Amino acid sequence: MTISIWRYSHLALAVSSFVFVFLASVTGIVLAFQPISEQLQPFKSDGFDTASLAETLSVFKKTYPEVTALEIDKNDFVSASVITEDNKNLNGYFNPITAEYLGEKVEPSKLFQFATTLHRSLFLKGVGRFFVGLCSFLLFLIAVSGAILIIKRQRSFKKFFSKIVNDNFAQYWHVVLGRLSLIPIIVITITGVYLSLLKFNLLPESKASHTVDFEAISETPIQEIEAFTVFKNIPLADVKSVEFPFSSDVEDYYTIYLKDKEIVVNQFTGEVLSEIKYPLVTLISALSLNLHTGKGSIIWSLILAFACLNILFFIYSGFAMTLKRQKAKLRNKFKKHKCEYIILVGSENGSTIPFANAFYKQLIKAGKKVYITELNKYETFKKVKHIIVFTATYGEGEPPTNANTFLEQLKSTEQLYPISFSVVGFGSYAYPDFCQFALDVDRGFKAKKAHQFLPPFKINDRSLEAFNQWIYSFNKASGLVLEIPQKKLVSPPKQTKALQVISKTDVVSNPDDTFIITLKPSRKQRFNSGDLLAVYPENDYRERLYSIGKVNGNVQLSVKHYRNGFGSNYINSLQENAVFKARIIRNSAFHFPSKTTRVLLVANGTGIAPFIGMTHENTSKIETHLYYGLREKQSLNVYKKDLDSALQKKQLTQLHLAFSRVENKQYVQDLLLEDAPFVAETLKNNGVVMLCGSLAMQKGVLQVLNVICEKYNQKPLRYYQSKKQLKMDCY
Ligand SMILES: Cc1cc2nc3c(=O)[nH]c(=O)nc-3n(C[C@H](O)[C@H](O)[C@H](O)COP(=O)(O)O)c2cc1C
Repeated sequence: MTISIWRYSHLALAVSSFVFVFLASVTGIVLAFQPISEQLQPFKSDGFDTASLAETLSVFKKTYPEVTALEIDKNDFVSASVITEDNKNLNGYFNPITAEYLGEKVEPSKLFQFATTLHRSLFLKGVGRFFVGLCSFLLFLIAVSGAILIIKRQRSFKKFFSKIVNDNFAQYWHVVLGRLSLIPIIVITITGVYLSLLKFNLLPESKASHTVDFEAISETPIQEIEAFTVFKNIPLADVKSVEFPFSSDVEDYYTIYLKDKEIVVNQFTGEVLSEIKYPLVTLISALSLNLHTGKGSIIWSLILAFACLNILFFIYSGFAMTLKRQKAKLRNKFKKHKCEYIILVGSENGSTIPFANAFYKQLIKAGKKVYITELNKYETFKKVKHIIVFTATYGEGEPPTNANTFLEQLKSTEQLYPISFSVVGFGSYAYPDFCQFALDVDRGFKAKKAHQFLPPFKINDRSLEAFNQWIYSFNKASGLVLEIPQKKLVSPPKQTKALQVISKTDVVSNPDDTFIITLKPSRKQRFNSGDLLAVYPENDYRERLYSIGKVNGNVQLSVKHYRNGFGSNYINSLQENAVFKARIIRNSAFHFPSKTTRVLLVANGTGIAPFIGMTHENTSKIETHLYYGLREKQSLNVYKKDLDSALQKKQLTQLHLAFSRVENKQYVQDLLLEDAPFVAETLKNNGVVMLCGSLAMQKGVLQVLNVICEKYNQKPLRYYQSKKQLKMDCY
């Protein structure tokens, strides 16, 4: 069954029960505090847990001439109805050890009474109860379909609780909180349904009725109540209530209601006259009530409140996700069989669609006839000559749902004219199979002998910069001049915070046109080396990202200055003490590992910035080797002080340098190849390799690492990548 069937079921159930679930959750939150407020009242007496029924009944009998009823509630409060020496009627809570009167019973507040009726029946009596029961069942189905969606998303039951990547607030927390509150929600819904069935008498119920042999009943041997063996053996905590004999006739007896049975006891001899064990249904009913209401347990009540609160969040986040998916619709101006250009989109959560739509609009503007549709809707398009694919990747390098049959369709579908194709992959470095499905699509077209117009292009985390690079290549190859209006693709700067320039090195004195800038966040902010700094040079939607190092609590960037560089020119123009606004983005997939056997840091150029910070953070002195590629010896000058200090403090074990603009030039991948057995051993022993720098360097290094892994460890690099031993942040 495909993920979409489960998703539609999940959504349909949520939509159909939304109002009831909302009301039940709001009132559920209020009601969860009822047991808590009760438990906080001072009516539980010391010694309750160790007292026996014999002790309590004996002290009551000695203290009061008459006791007519005794009850113990879920909070272990003992209430009774007694007549005192001076003939007064006393009703309320008592101390079970001393029989001292503690106070009147407290009625639930008006708020709790109101919430209870609304929760149980929506003030609609039987009809309301029916709907609440039904909605409880629907919520159960929502929870089950949600759990199935999580299993499908995680690709296996075993990975149910594995880490998930946070790339969308609503989606991330929907899954994280869904996993946390799954069990309480299942418990709430099953018990809710059970209690409803009970109310409608749909469960077998047996009323206990005692048969006492009155012929054989005897007043002797008479015993004091504290000597009744049966009462001595019953802990008070097991008792629900006691009915006292009406008179001193021997035919009148004690009836004791326990948690699992009822017994009838001779008031003179203490003999057990009858015993009825409760059937399973009665025990389950009592358990259901406790589990559903949280009565008697502050911790369980808090868990129930948390689950109800989460249900409200699921309503919000679920609808937010649906709205986002709905917004990302594909709309066409031309009929599909009239178009020369076909854009095919593969998307699960809709974020790829604005990119495809923007491209579609530009092609239309350029006077082309274009049709845009989902990958699964691939067919023989009568006029097509150019196919452009924009697709995300899911699971372990798999297609999104709306592209899951595409590769098969591609094999069996022929176009009428020779076609050219280009594939743009949207994915994330956080996953080992980066943009794998896009590569599969590219391979699929190649297998059909179609003309590859542009090589497959991979975009990390919806990077606008990368998308523009691809547009640039497309323009160059096609002769078109498409310009993507960026506003719609990137939201304007949010959550920016002020940073002050502490120091900046001089760009002129560096042969690589590189400078280091150190910034102090104006307010205390939690960040780590490897996080990203988003800079907004024109204070608009255009952002530039820089990998940061944390050095002495400050943000340190290494920036290469380009003459027309939008971001680098702006940063270079900032003078000492200048204050500007930027946003720190957490990038936990690229943090220095806190526990590992050895770390190999591989960088070129400005990619060293986060690594300098990481060597500062490596106070536990994890064995760390830095492989660093630069142009020439002088290029190192700006970093020398920091690196020497790290080496001296043993926070950096060894520095391996490769210079690319000298005689016998070398690249970092050459250094890695020289140290191949060492690199292989590092990965074999669960060490970590981190990469930061240019995409060209990344490509070269990945090739070399793969060769090393295959040769020395007989494993592909992806094996270590899936174990999160390879971390990358390249641009
Ligand atoms: C559960 C899940 C699995 C993913 N698996 C991969 C993957 O294997 N490779 C990859 O490059 N990206 C992966 N991604 C990232 C998405 O492809 C990326 O966020 C993409 O921009 C989403 O596009 P969409 O919103 O159009 O579906 C995954 C995302 C999620 C939520």
